[in-house]
This record gives sequence, structure tokens and C-alpha cells, in this order.
Amino acid sequence: MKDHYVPSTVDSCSGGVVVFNTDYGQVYTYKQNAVSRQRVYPMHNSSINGVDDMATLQDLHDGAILHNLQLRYTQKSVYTYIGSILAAVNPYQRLSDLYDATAIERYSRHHLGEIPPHIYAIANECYRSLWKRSNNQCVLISGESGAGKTESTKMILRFLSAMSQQSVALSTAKRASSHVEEAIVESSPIMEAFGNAKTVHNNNSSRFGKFIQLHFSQHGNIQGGRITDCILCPEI
Ligand SMILES: Nc1ncnc2c1ncn2[C@@H]1O[C@H](COP(=O)(O)OP(=O)(O)OP(=O)(O)O)[C@@H](O)[C@H]1O
Repeated sequence: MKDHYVPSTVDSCSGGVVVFNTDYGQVYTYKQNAVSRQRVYPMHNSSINGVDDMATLQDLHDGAILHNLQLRYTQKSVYTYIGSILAAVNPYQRLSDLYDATAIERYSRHHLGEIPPHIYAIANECYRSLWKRSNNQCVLISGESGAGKTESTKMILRFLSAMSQQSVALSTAKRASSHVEEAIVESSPIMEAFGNAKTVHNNNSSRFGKFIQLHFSQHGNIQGGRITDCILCPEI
């Protein structure tokens, strides 16, 4: 309906009264003459079945976006594209196999959009674009407190670290192992120990923003990195 569109089915229409059953279990009853084309829209198939790229949704309103995310969430698909942007819904539980070594391997072999949306696909696109575009690449992660930004950052670092180690293994110009990848991945708990706190929104809330820079060699391995803290949140 107009204030907040919700997916519904017409249950009955008789005696001048229309009864809608929403997909979320509510029942709404309206006088038939109050149900106008401005208030009720037919749902497009893309909204009914759900899409993994919301740029292809044919219904363009908040309700369609929220419904698509909800539909995918119930199917344990927490990632959805909006073109080249990734929307992540925090599952608040470990989803088996979603982030393991097999997933890293799989996403490293596919371009963005070829297989289901994933944070690794964004990391892979970023890594490949370093050479494809011969330019620095940047991933911006934003969301409200507890949305999963810190976890997403760690996933990206994990993926890039794996790519780095792979490139070293493949490189003919072998380098002395400096364990720089491990150092970067393992820096997270140390940063969290100093800068995180329990809040009403998040048990492990970062009370500062992070600008993380990684430096890659021409061979594709991480040579070094830098973490700059910013946007300090003093209130807890
Ligand atoms: N992909 C995920 N899979 C499983 N659990 C997750 C995932 N992302 C986040 N979580 C859970 O949600 C909690 C909050 O996530 P996180 O700390 O990343 O949020 P945040 O956006 O960084 O919050 P803040 O802005 O308060 O620091 C995590 O401690 C973890 O338990």
C-alpha cells in the first residue's frame, strides 16, 4: 500500500470489501472504492521470484528493494548486487562454507556477476582491476553500527591475502617469505582490542573508522600496508 509497499495476495473481493494477505502474515481489509491504482500495484515477476542484481528489478520503490533483500535472506543469500555495488545483510550466524578456501578459489576464477553475489567477488574485481586499469583501487564499506562493516573488511583482507600468497607461489621471482599477509590479517584483533567497545547496537563495535592501504608488487603479492584511524567516536 502507499505508505509502505508490502507484497500481498488478494484473498477475497466481495461485498465492496477487498481482503489482502501479506507475505509477512498480516491481513488488511479495505473498502473496494478505497483501493486505487495509486495505492496498489501489481508485482512484477522479478519482485516475486527475487533477483541477485537489483538493477534488474522492474518495480522501483523501497518496498521492492526491501522485499528482495528479505526474500534472499530467508534463502540464506546475504549478498545482493545493485550493479557493481554489493548490499550485505548481516546474518548474525556463521553460514557454512560461505567464506572457506573453496569459496576463495571459486570467486578468484570468475568475473563480477558470473556467479552469485559475494564479498569475495568485490575483492576479486578490485584485485584484478589493479592490472586491468593500471590504477589504484578502492572499496568503500558503509552501513549503520552492527551492519557488518568490520567483518566485511576482514573478508576482503582474507581474500586479498590469499591472492597474494597464490601469486608468490606462481611467481618465478620467488621472494623471501615475510609473512606480511598474515600480519595484515592478524592485525584486526589487535586493532579491535584497542579501539572496540560493547554498545547497544554491537557487542564488538569499532569506535573509530579505518582507512586501510595495501601495497602490491607487480607480481601481485602484498608488499606492505598501512592502517590509518579516523572518525573517532568518543561516545559509548
Ligand atoms: N558476514 C557475517 N557473517 C556472520 N556474522 C557476521 C557477519 N557480519 C557481521 N556479523 C556479526 O555481526 C557482528 C557485528 O558486525 P561488525 O562488527 O562487522 O559491524 P560493524 O558494521 O563494523 O559495526 P560498528 O560500526 O559498530 O563497528 C559481528 O561481531 C558478527 O558477530
